[in-house]
Amino acid sequence: MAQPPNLSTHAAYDTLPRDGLPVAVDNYIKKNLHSSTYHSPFETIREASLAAGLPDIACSETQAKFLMLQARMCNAKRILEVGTLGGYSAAWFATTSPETKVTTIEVDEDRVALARQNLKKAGLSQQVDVLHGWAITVLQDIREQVQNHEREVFDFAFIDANKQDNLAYFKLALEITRDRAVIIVDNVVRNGKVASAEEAEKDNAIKGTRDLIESIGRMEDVVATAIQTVGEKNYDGFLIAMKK
Ligand SMILES: C[S@@+](CC[C@H](N)C(=O)[O-])C[C@H]1O[C@@H](n2cnc3c(N)ncnc32)[C@H](O)[C@@H]1O
Repeated sequence: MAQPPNLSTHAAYDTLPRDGLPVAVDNYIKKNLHSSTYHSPFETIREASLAAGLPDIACSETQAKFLMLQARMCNAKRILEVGTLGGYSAAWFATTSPETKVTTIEVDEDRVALARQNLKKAGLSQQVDVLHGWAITVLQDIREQVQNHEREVFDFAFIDANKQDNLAYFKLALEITRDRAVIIVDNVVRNGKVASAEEAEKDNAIKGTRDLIESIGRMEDVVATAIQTVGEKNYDGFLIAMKK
């Protein structure tokens, strides 16, 4: 039987430098594949968010564009995001198509106000609805609206908030998305710590992520995998799931 990983032998992942080779590759990719968007409204949103004192925890540019491309591949017209911050990834999702509507949920009132302001300045407020509240409560309200036919189901969901509630968010997302919808969850690798039950005992975010992965593995109506990433945002990864 496979032995559990000894993370002390992988300590380098904890200190992967922000200016190392993966960052150089991200810069190369951005320079060549993102050139038209390099000084873009997205970067203005990132800069405004950092200037307002928000933590540097938005997706990287390559990750956000990758997520937008996933949404575009699904022809997503209605996108749900849990965890807005300053509206950076929401702005990218809005560029999935001109008809795409994004609903994004944020618990922090100041962040909601800043995200709305950022999205307005970027000319995207018609496409992005920033909802304020605890994501579980807001998602339950949305579920009621869907059940009462007051709101259409989503085609695509991106979960990127507090990791302890990942499983609750995922289950609610399943209830308010269409068949064959795609649900992506961010930060499921966390410097490799996700592979360690010991780390989960010390850190609720790891525990929440492991609960999510192990529960999805038992869900018969969902097909999923997770992919590890490196780059500006260090060593982490996305879970990608599809309703069968
Ligand atoms: C990683 S940031 C989101 C980054 C954003 N998706 C991006 O890439 O631009 C996570 C956000 O989730 C919010 N959040 C945390 N717990 C929450 C909760 N229970 N309900 C709603 N939002 C929450 C935090 O305030 C934070 O702004």
